[in-house]
Amino acid sequence: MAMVSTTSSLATVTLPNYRRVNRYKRFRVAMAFASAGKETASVGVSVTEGEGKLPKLVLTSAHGSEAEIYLYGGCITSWKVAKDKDLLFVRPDAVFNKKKPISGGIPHCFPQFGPGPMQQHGFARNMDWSVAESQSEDGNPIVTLELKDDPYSRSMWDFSFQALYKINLREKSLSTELVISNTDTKPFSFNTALHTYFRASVTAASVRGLNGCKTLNKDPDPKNPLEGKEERGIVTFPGFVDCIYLDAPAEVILDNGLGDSISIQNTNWSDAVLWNPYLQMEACYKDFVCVENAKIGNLQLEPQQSWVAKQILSIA
Ligand SMILES: O=P(O)(O)OC[C@H]1O[C@@H](O)[C@H](O)[C@@H](O)[C@@H]1O
Repeated sequence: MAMVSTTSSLATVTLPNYRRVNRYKRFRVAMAFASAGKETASVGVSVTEGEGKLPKLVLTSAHGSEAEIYLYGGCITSWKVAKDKDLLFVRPDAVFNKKKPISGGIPHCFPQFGPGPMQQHGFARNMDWSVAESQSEDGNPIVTLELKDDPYSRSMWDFSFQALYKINLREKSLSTELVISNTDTKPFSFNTALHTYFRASVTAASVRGLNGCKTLNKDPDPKNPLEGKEERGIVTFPGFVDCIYLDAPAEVILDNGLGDSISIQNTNWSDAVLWNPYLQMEACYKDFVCVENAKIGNLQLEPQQSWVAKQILSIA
């Protein structure tokens, strides 16, 4: 991807010796950096230094696909099925200094999609996730990231929780499974989204599969969305778009206008959101569209309960 280009081989750590299935439970990046080696993995998961010297995981499959993930925000910033062709997009105004969430790729919105009482899109996208597990199956790397409450999250949302985010890179797909668990002694509620930025040509991009969905249009007032129904079989991005689709189907298809048809499948992400900022982001709006899997209504979890949702991005 364009924005994340610096990789220091000195700071590269290879998670050692992948066998068919290799597990490294509770692997911490701090430890990885402490024992930094010089080898770069050809297949698997390696820890490198990304933009702003932030720890970045590089996933490389035996089939030539690649993905990059920043532990800051648990943010997947790059997904390539062919060399030099990134299907995700990072905004040119993205910063990698932890002062702001990374604007692009697949940021988490948790525990609030927003707008709401908390900061926009919650706090999961500006906290450090850790590597809980890393493995490889048939040449396909799989990594699980973990996020837990800390004093920063507690200052906004006073609950004990665990988020596990399993990312699986295959030849033509990138799938994620998010598990949110209530580790507190009292119930909590949340809403959430994967705010995926796809590289696109906005004038040619379109989304299929949303016809008939109930919509909540956040344009013009995000705090008072207008109810409606999607009547179009093919939804385009002719101007500013910020629209929630309730009870969205298990699959929508994005034509990115650059020659790629991307299937966006989900389990349990009940809703979808389309967003393009148009002239609010004049420098880059033509180069991406956001197609987001979301859970817009509040979900309540009792102590010890978990919620699981999967997203599979794939290309023919
Ligand atoms: O700019 P951010 O915080 O990364 O979020 C991206 C956008 O996400 C959209 O969902 C919001 O409606 C926008 O207001 C926001 O700008």
